[in-house]
Amino acid sequence: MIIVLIGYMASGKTSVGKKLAKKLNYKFIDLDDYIVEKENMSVTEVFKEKGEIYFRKQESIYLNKLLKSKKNRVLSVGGGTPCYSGNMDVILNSKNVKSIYLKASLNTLVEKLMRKKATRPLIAHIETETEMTEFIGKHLFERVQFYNQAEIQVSIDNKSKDDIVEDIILELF
Ligand SMILES: Nc1ncnc2c1ncn2[C@@H]1O[C@H](COP(=O)(O)OP(=O)(O)O)[C@@H](O)[C@H]1O
Ligand SMILES: O=C(O)C1=C[C@@H](OP(=O)(O)O)[C@@H](O)[C@H](O)C1
Ligand SMILES: [Mg+2]
Repeated sequence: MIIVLIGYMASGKTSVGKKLAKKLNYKFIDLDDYIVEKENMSVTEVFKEKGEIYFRKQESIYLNKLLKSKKNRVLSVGGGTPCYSGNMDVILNSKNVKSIYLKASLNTLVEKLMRKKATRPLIAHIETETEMTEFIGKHLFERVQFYNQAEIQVSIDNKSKDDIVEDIILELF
């Protein structure tokens, strides 16, 4: 089975995904890390040197490749992955794939992303909390229609990574 974690930036897909994979003894793959390895440059450098459209094309190519695996895996995708190139339909229509939306409140995302924006080119330039709230509020409004298609939804607000892993396991099995 491939467990695909989706959700907005900083909702915990990468870090919770790692812990979930360890708990289940599944292989862990982070789509961003996979892209960095294949492109031999950071996400920020891909955006800067090749542009977001190139990033989205590669992101979709690599997602389709990784979803063909028959092995047990946890796959953490990027916050934008479900929102482009029909990727959410690919996730939902792939055999042996379970999609999980790590749902976070706007306040939780703003608080985390004000501290963790440097490696996220879409928001690295945002300076104030007010601007971050405005940006994420609008961005989330556009994207939630994709995230809500996930088969399973787990709230992450005020929970430790381990608590979220436990909640995911309760929903899965
Ligand atoms: N439940 C949590 N409690 C505390 N810190 C968290 C939690 N989930 C994620 N983090 C931290 O927040 C930051 C963003 O998490 P990350 O896994 O990179 O999110 P995503 O992959 O969804 O962008 C990381 O520094 C991570 O360690
Ligand atoms: O939301 C997005 O469009 C993005 C989210 C990032 O992944 P994380 O959600 O792991 O930060 C990364 O794919 C890129 O910066 C674009
Ligand atoms: Mg991530």
